[in-house]
Amino acid sequence: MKNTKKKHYDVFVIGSGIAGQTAAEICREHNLSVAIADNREFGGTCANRGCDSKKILLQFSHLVYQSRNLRGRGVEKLPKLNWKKVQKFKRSFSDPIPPNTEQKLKDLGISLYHQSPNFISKTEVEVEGKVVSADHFIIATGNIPRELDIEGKEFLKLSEDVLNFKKIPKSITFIGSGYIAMEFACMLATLGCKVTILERDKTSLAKFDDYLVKKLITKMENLGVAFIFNADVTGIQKLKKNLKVSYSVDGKSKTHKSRKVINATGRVPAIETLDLEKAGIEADKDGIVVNDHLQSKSHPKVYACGDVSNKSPSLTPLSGLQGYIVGNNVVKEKSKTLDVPCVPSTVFTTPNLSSVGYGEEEAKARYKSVKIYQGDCSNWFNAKKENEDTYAYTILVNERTDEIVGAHILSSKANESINVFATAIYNKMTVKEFKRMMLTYPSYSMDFKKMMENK
Ligand SMILES: Cc1cc2nc3c(=O)[nH]c(=O)nc-3n(C[C@H](O)[C@H](O)[C@H](O)COP(=O)(O)OP(=O)(O)OC[C@H]3O[C@@H](n4cnc5c(N)ncnc54)[C@H](O)[C@@H]3O)c2cc1C
Ligand SMILES: NC(=O)c1ccc[n+]([C@@H]2O[C@H](COP(=O)([O-])OP(=O)(O)OC[C@H]3O[C@@H](n4cnc5c(N)ncnc54)[C@H](O)[C@@H]3O)[C@@H](O)[C@H]2O)c1
Repeated sequence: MKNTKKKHYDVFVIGSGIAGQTAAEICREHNLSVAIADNREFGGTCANRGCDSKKILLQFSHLVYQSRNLRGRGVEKLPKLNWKKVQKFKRSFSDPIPPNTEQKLKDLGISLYHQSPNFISKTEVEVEGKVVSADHFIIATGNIPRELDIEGKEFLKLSEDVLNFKKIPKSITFIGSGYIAMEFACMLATLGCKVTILERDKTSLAKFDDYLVKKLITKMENLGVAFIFNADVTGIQKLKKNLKVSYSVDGKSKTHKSRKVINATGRVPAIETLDLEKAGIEADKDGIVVNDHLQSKSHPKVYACGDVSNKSPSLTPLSGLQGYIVGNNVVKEKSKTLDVPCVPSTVFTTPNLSSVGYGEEEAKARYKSVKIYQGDCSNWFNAKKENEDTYAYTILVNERTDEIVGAHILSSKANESINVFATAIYNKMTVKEFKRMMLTYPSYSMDFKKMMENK
């Protein structure tokens, strides 16, 4: 490459998702000269090909699911989906994201690059045929799907492909059963697709509450999802109409046929093309190694935020917060520290599995005595009125102080109601204080008081 044109910025941001945009905007607000590069459409994963698009599609399968539950109880006909129109509706949200993001950044006076830069020294990258230097670099490149190194890997599709399906396939296999597989499995099974999940581990969603995950798996099996655990996937072969997945369980070789096979085995930091070693930026399997100021531990002029930093979990709200911290720390070094007491999270399955605070093992390791409120409430009013057969909870309390330290809910409204527990845990509320709060009736949040009753 001929390095004829040279450019210098105060700050060069790599990645235009929520983390990169947030950091770039803060730097620009403080009159720093800022450039941002992205090697794909501007706007990042969540808005273009993640959370938002997924949630739009899920509401349609949820509508079908709810109508089915209430069929014969007032619902006569099930809704008939026009998937082409559903996709068009989804695109009406996602299509404007890249141009609108670019326009917003340009209006702020931020320079845009449409390529992956690569470091050539501690202070320079090469991008679009130019050498660009900067006082600070912000790496905000997010995660990308983990590559599965198996025979026939070229036949694998990704979450992004599921979001863009032109029609619901007759059958599908997910390799992996984390967030992505479990959410899409519920959607597709509800819409008539035969879903099989091949999971390497002995269970799904390993980081979530075991009692609730078991109930969720049973529920999904009732929706028609087949789970195969301890599966070692070895290859994929293309047949006339189907794909044949080869795998083994306990040393026994097996095969399974379906129209599509999705690689949902996790996401890894998007750092491969950046040539980090040329700038002396240290990274591990979780991403760029940063301190609590989200500053690279090996290169203090480099910051990392969002999924690509090694501060998990990889979720949109945390990525936004990290972008905010990095933007402020570039403007004024060490002015902000990442201090996240609890990050709520929902797996948007049927029903939702939501979690905030400590899990049982973590709580037991941290506190001398942990009180566990756990139970099935599928016979309570909220579930019964929806003819929903799955509703359960695990709530963890530090027995010495009566403080709520973890809440895990499996219910159709858990994605919203978990925020009540997030507020309670953030504010270190005790069970007694929680019960003193007035909450709306009837509501899923109101049920939380009853869940924490001594039996
Ligand atoms: C299908 C799916 C569903 C999800 N659902 C949810 C959800 O419901 N709730 C939730 O909280 N989280 C969800 N997530 C996770 C969420 O999308 C991420 O945590 C969030 O987008 C991370 O933001 P970020 O800014 O760190 O990275 P990203 O949004 O991934 O942005 C990184 C940007 O960097 C660019 N980039 C990558 N490599 C390079 C390079 N070499 N050079 C230049 N640019 C580069 C990318 O193109 C991208 O635009 C979901 C993810 C997926 C895949
Ligand atoms: N609702 C949400 O907030 C949401 C939704 C989607 C994604 N996300 C984010 O994106 C990340 C990635 O999601 P994901 O579902 O791809 O990953 P994940 O890490 O949640 O799950 C991956 C699963 O694949 C399994 N696996 C790994 N290798 C395997 C193999 N070779 N064969 C079979 N199984 C294998 C793992 O044991 C695990 O169960 C999540 O961790 C989360 O941070 C969040």
